Amino acid sequence: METFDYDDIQLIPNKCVIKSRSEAGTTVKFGPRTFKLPVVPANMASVIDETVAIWLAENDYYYVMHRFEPADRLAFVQRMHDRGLYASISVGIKASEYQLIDELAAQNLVPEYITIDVAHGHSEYVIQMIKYIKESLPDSFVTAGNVATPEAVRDLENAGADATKVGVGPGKACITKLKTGFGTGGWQLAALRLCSKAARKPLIADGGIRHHGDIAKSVRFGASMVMIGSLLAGHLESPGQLITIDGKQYKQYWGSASETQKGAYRNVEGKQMLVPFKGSLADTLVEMQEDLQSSISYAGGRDLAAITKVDYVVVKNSILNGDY
Ligand SMILES: NC(=O)C1=CN([C@@H]2O[C@H](COP(=O)(O)OP(=O)(O)OC[C@H]3O[C@@H](n4cnc5c(N)ncnc54)[C@H](OP(=O)(O)O)[C@@H]3O)[C@@H](O)[C@H]2O)C=CC1
Ligand SMILES: Nc1nc2c(ncn2[C@@H]2O[C@H](COP(=O)(O)O)[C@@H](O)[C@H]2O)c(=O)[nH]1
Repeated sequence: METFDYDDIQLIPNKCVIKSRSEAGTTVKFGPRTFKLPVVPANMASVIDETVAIWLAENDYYYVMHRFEPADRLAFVQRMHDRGLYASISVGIKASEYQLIDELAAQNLVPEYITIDVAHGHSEYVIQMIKYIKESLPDSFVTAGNVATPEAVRDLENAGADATKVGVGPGKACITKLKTGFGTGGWQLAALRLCSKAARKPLIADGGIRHHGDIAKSVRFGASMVMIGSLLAGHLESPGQLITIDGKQYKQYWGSASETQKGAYRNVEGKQMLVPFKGSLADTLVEMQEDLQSSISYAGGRDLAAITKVDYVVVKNSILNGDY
């Protein structure tokens, strides 16, 4: 099996057909809606809160609210709908989560998007949850994850998932590889490529994005959407605390399976860290869009589809791998 990660790949340019990068279209249809960018902030409590979710929904970006204020999710859906915005929530697979699905269905509160968010998504219990949601809330678009293999993608799609999220352990705050020996850390892009061979429905590439160019690389290797945590956690609007050390500003970023999030040291597979402070989220998303427009122009096209066709080379160690 050929393994590589984001830093090992360079996409090969084609003849440019547009006069200006501003002509390149970065929109993507994902489920029932079309979004400005194939980028979604991670559904982590250190990346998104309700204020960020509202701003993203109002500005035609995809968002997925985290599941770590479980009792508030039904009211969250209601508040988003009252504002005329789409609702996109996360669920787990424990018994209480079935109760939430029942309550949403009973009140005819149908979130446009539901993401089943479990570390090891290739699981009979995730399959049961997919089936339950599709029966109870058939109009919700269901993403299931996280997975690492084509078999998992097939199983979750066959159970009824509308999209699958790929990435076990490549995240910046992740210690799954160190704690368990498993995952796609260090070969996330190759894992995405393998999964895309099996997928018949959209894939979300989740974790390991360190540069804006990694978004284009994800699209090249089969992602319809790219989930980003650490790179989007350092903003003014990000929930983490702002911290100044030696005159430099940082924001706190913590994993969803960290002791910080869990409030206990049990099944910990994540850590807390600092990420550089970056100013406003809106500015970063505009820069991501401009960079992606440039990627489309290098691909020789006018929209994201052009990127999916480009040739590439594997250049190991072209820049330093890992966290730097
Ligand atoms: N993308 C990634 O690589 C990873 C992401 N995370 C994130 O951390 C958060 C917490 O994740 P998670 O621990 O799944 O959440 P939960 O604590 O909600 O666990 C999900 C359920 O699956 C059971 N389970 C059985 N085996 C596993 C396994 N190997 N890994 C996880 N659960 C298992 C758990 O039981 P029990 O707890 O009794 O085992 C629990 O009932 C999520 O938001 C997840 O996305 C965490 C690790 C990796
Ligand atoms: N192994 C763990 N993975 C985690 C944890 N919390 C979140 N995540 C995953 O990371 C990505 C974000 O990755 P990044 O490289 O962009 O920072 C996120 O979407 C989850 O899938 C965790 O505690 N442990």
